[in-house]
Order: sequence, then C-alpha cells, then structure tokens
Amino acid sequence: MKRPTMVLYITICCVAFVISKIVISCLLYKKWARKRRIIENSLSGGKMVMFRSTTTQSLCAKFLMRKTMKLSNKDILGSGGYGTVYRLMINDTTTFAVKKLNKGNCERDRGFERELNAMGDIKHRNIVPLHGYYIAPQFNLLIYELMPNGSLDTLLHGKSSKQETLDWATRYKIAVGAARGLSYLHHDCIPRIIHRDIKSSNILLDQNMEARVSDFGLATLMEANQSHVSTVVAGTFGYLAPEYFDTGKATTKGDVYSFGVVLLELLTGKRPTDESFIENGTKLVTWVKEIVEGTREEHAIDDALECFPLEEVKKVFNVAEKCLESDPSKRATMAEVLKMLE
Ligand SMILES: Nc1ncnc2c1ncn2[C@@H]1O[C@H](COP(=O)(O)OP(=O)(O)OP(=O)(O)O)[C@@H](O)[C@H]1O
Repeated sequence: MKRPTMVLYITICCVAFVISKIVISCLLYKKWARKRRIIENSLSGGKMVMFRSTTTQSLCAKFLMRKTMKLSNKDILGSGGYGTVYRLMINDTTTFAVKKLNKGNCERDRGFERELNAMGDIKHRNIVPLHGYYIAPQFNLLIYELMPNGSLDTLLHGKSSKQETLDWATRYKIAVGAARGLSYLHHDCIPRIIHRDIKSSNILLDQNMEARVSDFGLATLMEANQSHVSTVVAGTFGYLAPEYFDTGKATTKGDVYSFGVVLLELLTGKRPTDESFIENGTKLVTWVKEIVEGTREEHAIDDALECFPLEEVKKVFNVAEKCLESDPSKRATMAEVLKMLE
C-alpha cells in the first residue's frame, strides 16, 4: 500500500474512533442528566419527615432522598398488594426498608394515612419501627427499620434449600413476641389499634429472631367508647374471622382470630390456603379443631420439626383453639392469649 493511502486510512480510523467516543459520552451524559432531572423533580415538591432516633439523628434528609431515588429492582425485598419494599443501604451500619406506594389509587393513599396515624407514635419491641416518611406528588414512601430475618411466612413456607427449619423454641418465641405486640396495640395504645391484617407475612423477624408486627396499611383506630368500627371487609383470605367477613365490623377479636391462624401455621407448618385442604373440602382451622378434639395433636405437628415438647405443643394448640372460637364473645382477648403463652 502506498504511504499517502495508509496515512489516509489511519486518519479515518482515528477520526471515527474520536467521533464514536464523543457520541457515547453524549449518550451517557444524556442518560445521567435524565436520571438527575427525575431525582430533582422528585425532590422538589416533596416533604420528607424523619422521626428523631439514634438511627436517624446523623442523617441528612436530602442525602437519604438521593439514595432512595437510586433504588432499583435489584434492591427489592418483596411486594404486597399496596406497594413494593426496597432495601436501602445508607452505610455499613444503617440499612432501612423503604415501602413505595404509588399515588392515584384511593385505597393506597388511605393505607398510607392509616399507617402514619397508627404508627407515628408507637415504640414497642414487637412492632417494626417506622423511622420516617416522604410525601411526593407521584408517590409516598414509608421508611422502616430493616428486619434482617425477613417474614415468618418466608421462614415457614419459603422454598430456599439453604433455609434452616425453624426449631420449636424459636417458633414459641415468635408466638409470644407477636402476641405481645398485638396485645400492646389492643390494650395499651390510646386510642386502641385494630391491625386488621395479621398474617405470617406481616410478622417480621429482627436480628435476634424477635417477632415484630408490621404493615399497618389497614389499621383502624378505635376510641375507648367504641366496640367496633364498620369497614369495607379487607384483609387476607384464610385469616379473616367469620363474623368480620359476614358483617364488616372490625373488632380486636378479629385480630385474635387471625393470630390463632398464625399459631396454627407455626404448629403445623401449613398455610391456611394449603391446596390439600381445598382438595379435601376442609380448612386449616376445621382440620386442627378435629385433631385437638381427638387429642391427636402429634399428627398435626409440622413434619419438619424433629423434636418438640409434646405437652407445650398441646398447650399452644389449646391457646390457638381459644383464639379461633367462632363466637367472638367466647374468644380470648389478646391480653389473655399473651398470659397463657407466657
Ligand atoms: N421492615 C422490613 N424489613 C424487611 N423486609 C420487609 C420489611 N417490610 C416488608 N418487608 C418484606 O417485603 C414484603 C412485602 O411487604 P408488604 O407489607 O408490602 O406486603 P405483604 O404483607 O407481603 O402483602 P400485603 O401488603 O398485600 O398484605 C414482606 O413480605 C417482607 O418480606
């Protein structure tokens, strides 16, 4: 090849290389600028409130918001009917769980308000702490403490092969902790709080496997002179008390019934919606009642439990029965349930 032709080729290659670099840089800049614009737009017109605590005192709201805006699918911890929950890592020692509720759905907006009303002032070792919230034009955020051991539902029914079976002592501890949290809501809060969605996926576990009641999106406040609150029936199939299902009147006894179903899940390792019940035309509650009547509790206990103290197990079956009385006036209160378990 002649020298001038070669120089021409090399020049063309160099120019093409430089142009492609410029184009790529422009595209990357455009993408970055777009992302930044979205973050700026989200930050403007929004209101961030962080409650004072040792975890939050050194945090700057703007820094927290910027971190929140960068959350993506890989940070998702789980999704529910009302929103998506993300893991938000601030630094090596501080991580939050952020629930994002998109606006525009009346029920979802009400859920956000209910959650704030119910949880704003609550501090109890068996309730998931709410650290703050963010209100923006397009969405709302709830900022909780991250529960590193996830939900009871995943621990009992999760499919991961790495997952260890929950031993009896841990199950018992979870039952007592959840009962303590619920009893606090019913008997020690003013006004009293009905949770309305007690189920295993709303019982989370902290680093010490201590149970924490979460998800107050349906929670209802009840003044001292009220015996019930009339609502549209909501909650989760399999956990709803029969009288609530029939009348829509929410009472603390409805939560007691749902807690009874959670006790059965801990004992039997079965979901209330387990397919085997549907196939046999029965329900978890009916099946267990028959077993307890025939004093055959050892046949209902979770197969995954290799050893367990039978007397203690029988006692918990009896407590569950007292929670699952079909007549709410005969059903135990949460304070009584806690006393029996403790
Ligand atoms: N504070 C938290 N720490 C760790 N994981 C959490 C936390 N809060 C929620 N999660 C996870 O996110 C999942 C979704 O939670 P969310 O409360 O939105 O829905 P759900 O209770 O599963 O269903 P629904 O709200 O429809 O009743 C939970 O099952 C749980 O695994």
